[in-house]
Amino acid sequence: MACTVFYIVAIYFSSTCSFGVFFLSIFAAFAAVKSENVFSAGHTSTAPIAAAKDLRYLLYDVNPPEGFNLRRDVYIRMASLVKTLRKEGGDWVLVLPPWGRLYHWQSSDIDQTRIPWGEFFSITSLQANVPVVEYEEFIAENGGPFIDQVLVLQNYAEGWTDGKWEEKIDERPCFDKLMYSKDKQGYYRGWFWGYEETRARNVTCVSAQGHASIMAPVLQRNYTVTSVMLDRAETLLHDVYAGKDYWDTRRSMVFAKHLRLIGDEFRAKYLNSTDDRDLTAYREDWTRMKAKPGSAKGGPYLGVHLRRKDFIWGHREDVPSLKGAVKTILNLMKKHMLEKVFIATDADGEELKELKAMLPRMVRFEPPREDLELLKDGGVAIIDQWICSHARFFIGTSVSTFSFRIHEEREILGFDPKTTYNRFCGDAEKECEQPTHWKIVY
Ligand SMILES: C[C@@H]1O[C@H](OP(=O)(O)OP(=O)(O)OC[C@H]2O[C@@H](n3cnc4c(=O)[nH]c(N)nc43)[C@H](O)[C@@H]2O)[C@@H](O)[C@H](O)[C@@H]1O
Repeated sequence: MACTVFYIVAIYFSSTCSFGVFFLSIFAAFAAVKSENVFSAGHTSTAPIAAAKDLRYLLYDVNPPEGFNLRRDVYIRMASLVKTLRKEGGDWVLVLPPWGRLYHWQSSDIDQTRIPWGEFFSITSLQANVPVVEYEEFIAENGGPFIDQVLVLQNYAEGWTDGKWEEKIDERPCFDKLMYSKDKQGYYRGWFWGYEETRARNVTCVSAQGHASIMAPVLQRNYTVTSVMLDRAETLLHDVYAGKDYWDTRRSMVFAKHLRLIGDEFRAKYLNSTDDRDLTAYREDWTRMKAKPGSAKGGPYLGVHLRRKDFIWGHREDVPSLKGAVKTILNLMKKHMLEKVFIATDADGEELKELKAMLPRMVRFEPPREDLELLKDGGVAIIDQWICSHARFFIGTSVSTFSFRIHEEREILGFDPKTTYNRFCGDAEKECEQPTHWKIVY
């Protein structure tokens, strides 16, 4: 059948040929927006920065097994550190670590390394919060793929002293196996996001216990070179979790326009959801986006994030069985008089089959191969999040940062917290505490 060649599969409507026309138009929009985005990102972001004197670059990386949304959280901490460094008079720029080799991005045969941030986020929006450059811009500006100093962050081998937590930082011998090795020229080689030509001039281990800005004096006084990379940056805590600065950075993490467009078209076609009807208008300029709490109505569907894989392998108490999840979904649909349910999940093939059998009405965003190559697993995850963020009612998975980022997106859009901060309970969970409402601060 001719329509089988078309792109995204909505389970709910999978046999209708007219969808092909829709997907082709999406594809055209995707291509147009994307090329514009990449061009403007490269040109607007560098010019004023490259001209500055004594420019210093902060690079960072995160523990390899960590997922996409945890990494988004670490970005917020690093942006906060750069703001502190700049307040203290340093001309610092944050270098965006290319995406890739993430454990959860399991679509095989697709090259998912060296992905610039511009593929997933609006660089112009990030720039309006703190100066950032893509890694390849850094290489160009820096005159080559050399990082002057890598600081590998680690905890304190001895843990807390006298059971007391205090902020501290010291150069210490590395107590984990170092992921860097010296080459014949005396440079250090490491993963460096898949850029084999990148080398570090020096690598030092630092024990750090504290908030991100604990690094500021160290970077201003002890390591005065041009480029410093913090590896294992997740070791540092947020300066102020969910304060104004946190929210400014979080609001600036606007998804790339082509991904939002695909999500919007999908909502319109398969979920009867548009911004006008659902009161979810979005402003391109995040600094002017201040939706009144409770003003968003959301599309007429239930949004679900059902985290599986490594969340069930550990037999966690707070994660439901598929049967338990479906029971909750059906109850919520009835309660909120919603006929449609959109499901975002990382469930494997077997579980998906089971889920579809129990919930034949469910709608999913499942791009075929040729789209996946363009969007990549990260793009699909963002579109899943975007669609969940526009639902009339949302339920997520306990302690998943994937669900947390959806909470935040809904907070930005102006949803009533009662429709957002909900999670599945484990089948035998006794006290099923619901997620905390982190109120947006402007
Ligand atoms: C147990 C821990 O869980 C933490 O994950 P958690 O906070 O849920 O959230 P993330 O840090 O985003 O990692 C989970 C990854 O799994 C995929 N994934 C999960 N749910 C979905 C979904 O609904 N749709 C799509 N398209 N993809 C999904 C996606 O690649 C996502 O980045 C990890 O960061 C840690 O490394 C560790 O694995």
